[in-house]
Amino acid sequence: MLSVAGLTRRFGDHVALDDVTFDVVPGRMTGFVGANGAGKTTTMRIILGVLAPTSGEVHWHGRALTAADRRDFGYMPEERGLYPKMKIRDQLVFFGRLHGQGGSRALDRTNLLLDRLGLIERADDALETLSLGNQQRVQIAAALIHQPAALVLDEPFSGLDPLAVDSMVDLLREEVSAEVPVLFSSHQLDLVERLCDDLVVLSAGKVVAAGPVAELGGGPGSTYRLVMGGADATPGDAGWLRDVPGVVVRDVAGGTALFDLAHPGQEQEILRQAISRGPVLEFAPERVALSDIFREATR
Ligand SMILES: Nc1ncnc2c1ncn2[C@@H]1O[C@H](COP(=O)(O)OP(=O)(O)OP(=O)(O)O)[C@@H](O)[C@H]1O
Repeated sequence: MLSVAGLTRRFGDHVALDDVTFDVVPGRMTGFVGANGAGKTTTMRIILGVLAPTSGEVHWHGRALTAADRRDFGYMPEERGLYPKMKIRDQLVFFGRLHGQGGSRALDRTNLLLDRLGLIERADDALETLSLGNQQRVQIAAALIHQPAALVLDEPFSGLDPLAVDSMVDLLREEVSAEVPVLFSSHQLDLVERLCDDLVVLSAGKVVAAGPVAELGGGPGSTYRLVMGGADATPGDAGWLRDVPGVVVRDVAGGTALFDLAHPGQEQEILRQAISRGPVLEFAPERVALSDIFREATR
């Protein structure tokens, strides 16, 4: 497991990180979100040893992370760092060899990644001739070339088209299934919601929420939504819910009601009652959108 323990970082008088603590668990994808300037890049730079913390530590498997450990990590920095004039295949093979891979291993892995990322046709083109999105794909390949022990990715999805996002997501999921801890920052909350198992929300240098997305409210909770229709598709009336013991109605408008249940399992009984009163068009637990969690946590 990769753990950030009490990281504080000052730039002069400015406290960019204030006692930041969270875990990136193997086999789980951890999303790192926060407004511009919240401190995500600073945290990632400290994890990768590019920047020193003012205080605090990064732990790897329960002990202090070393430079040797970091060499096995895959990193996608905010300032992308590839060679513009070098052919993309040559450069990926070069990175693989820097990480100690033999020539044929590095070439096989390069070809596999270029194929998976839809770039095999461009393998002999110089990086600078590729579109920015395609350059980003090469950057992802560079982070994955040596089968990293952990992945730390700063805005890996920014600027990617939906197809590229999908192929990247597939690759990252494979890493996660291979028990690699993956931390990625993103402003694309819909994507974070789709991808993440765990979430860390940073606001002005402090962790304001952290843990499994489902527990932070991203999964189904005890709030339900019922939509009833009348005969011939006229709106029904869901007002009867106000009189049901254990039901706390949040809102009713015609046939649509949003309500909380005091007792787990009570939803089946409510559904039976609803059906006995008229056509039920919709009955489902209400998901709390990640954007709401984010707004609430960073208010
Ligand atoms: N080298 C530096 N010198 C001075 N201040 C810095 C430096 N690096 C970062 N900061 C400040 O630290 C704070 C956190 O910045 P950081 O880049 O980590 O935020 P971020 O969450 O990654 O933002 P974004 O989403 O915009 O990339 C900001 O106020 C930033 O101005």
